[in-house]
Amino acid sequence: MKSSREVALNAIYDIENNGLYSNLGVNKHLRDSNLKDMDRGFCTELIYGVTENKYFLNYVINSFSKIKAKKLSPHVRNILQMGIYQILFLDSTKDFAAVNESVNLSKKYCKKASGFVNGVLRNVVRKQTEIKYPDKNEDIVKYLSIKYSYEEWIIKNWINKFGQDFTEELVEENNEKPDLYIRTNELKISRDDLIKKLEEQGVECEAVKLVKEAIKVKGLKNIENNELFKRGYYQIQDISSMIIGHVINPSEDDNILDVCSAPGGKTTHLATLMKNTGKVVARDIFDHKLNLIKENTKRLGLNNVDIQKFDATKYDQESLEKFDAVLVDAPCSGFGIIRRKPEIKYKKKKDLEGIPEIQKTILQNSSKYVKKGGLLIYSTCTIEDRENINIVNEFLKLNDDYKLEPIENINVDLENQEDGYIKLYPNIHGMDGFFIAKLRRMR
Ligand SMILES: C[S@@+](CC[C@H](N)C(=O)[O-])C[C@H]1O[C@@H](n2cnc3c(N)ncnc32)[C@H](O)[C@@H]1O
Repeated sequence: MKSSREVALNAIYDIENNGLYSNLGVNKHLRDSNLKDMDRGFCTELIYGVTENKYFLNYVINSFSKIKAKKLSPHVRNILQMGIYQILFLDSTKDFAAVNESVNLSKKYCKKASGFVNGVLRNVVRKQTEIKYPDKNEDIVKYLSIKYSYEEWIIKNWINKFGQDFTEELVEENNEKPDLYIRTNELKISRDDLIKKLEEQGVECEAVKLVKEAIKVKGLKNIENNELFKRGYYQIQDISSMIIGHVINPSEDDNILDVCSAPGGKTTHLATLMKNTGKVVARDIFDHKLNLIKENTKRLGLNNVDIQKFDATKYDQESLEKFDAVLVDAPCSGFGIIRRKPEIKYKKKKDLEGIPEIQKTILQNSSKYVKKGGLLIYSTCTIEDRENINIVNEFLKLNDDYKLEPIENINVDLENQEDGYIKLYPNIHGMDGFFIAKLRRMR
């Protein structure tokens, strides 16, 4: 059986070298392991901790090794990153255990380098108090990009847009562990009763004021095997995403289209708010993701969801003016959910350049499917204007039959919601960074 450190190493390797998202890496590698709850916790901490602090850990490797982190073979680099993370960040791990276990892993995965791993890590243990960040006053971009592990272009961009203080708060918050929220499935159980049942399992619960079905939970482990989850009493979802369901505020018997819907978080919320009446057509382009919508819908006991494979960048004549509301929860850069997917910090600028064009095309096509008088909602989990308000403003220039409508039934971004959109930031609102715009088709 693999140890928690070995499972973590395999996951980190997969995330770094095969482009797997960290949350999927954690799920996949934990599912295939036989680790106990406590070891699963340690393993998860290692995977997220190393992914979140990758550039800083490489900076430390570069300070102690003649061979730069970039030039090391992936296994050697990942074992060193894990070892350094334990030495510098984890009070619960003794330094000698971090070194010995790393050497043992290198004997299995990169035998020739085990002496090198031993040497570097012993040096880090001995000289850990001497490690210094780049000088903050001399180069703030470099300082923040090393301390919080970011591509420099992202920090530069945020300082330009938000200023230095806001950027520092944002990157600090993005390295925090996010709170976990669940959405009560009110078709099966009330929020109060669910809280009682979860508390009987030892889970700490807090009813969230802002969203009537939301519960903040602590100590909910191994969720997929939790009996209450399997019975469909709740869905994991951040508050920002739940807000979208309430911005749309659907009526029973509505006909709604969700053009980018997998894994079905917002689709299932809308279908629940409609009390299993009407219809939510849930589309996406990836088969494996469509299967997730199917699983969630079945578990939650919803029979008003119609799942369809369709590419939203293509125009669908059959959907013309057919829907009371259309949700475009567009693919985006994801800069609002760095706390959950820390690998987003390492995205290259050029890899994101084409995204606004796709968003524009999807929004333009989707606008044609809204009935006269109906709603078009545009949302992303990013904090970049070029993917958010700029897309909406350009859309409005081309489509004078639409206008932004004040968002009234939820109070979360008082600065903007009167004007028809909501901007959420982790460091201000304590939830995922999100953008939501509410557009009404006038004619
Ligand atoms: C932000 S996620 C959607 C999250 C989802 N609304 C939820 O609440 O669970 C964006 C989704 O868009 C899908 N997607 C990307 N390009 C697409 C396209 N051209 N057509 C349809 N879906 C697309 C992705 O597969 C992804 O599932």
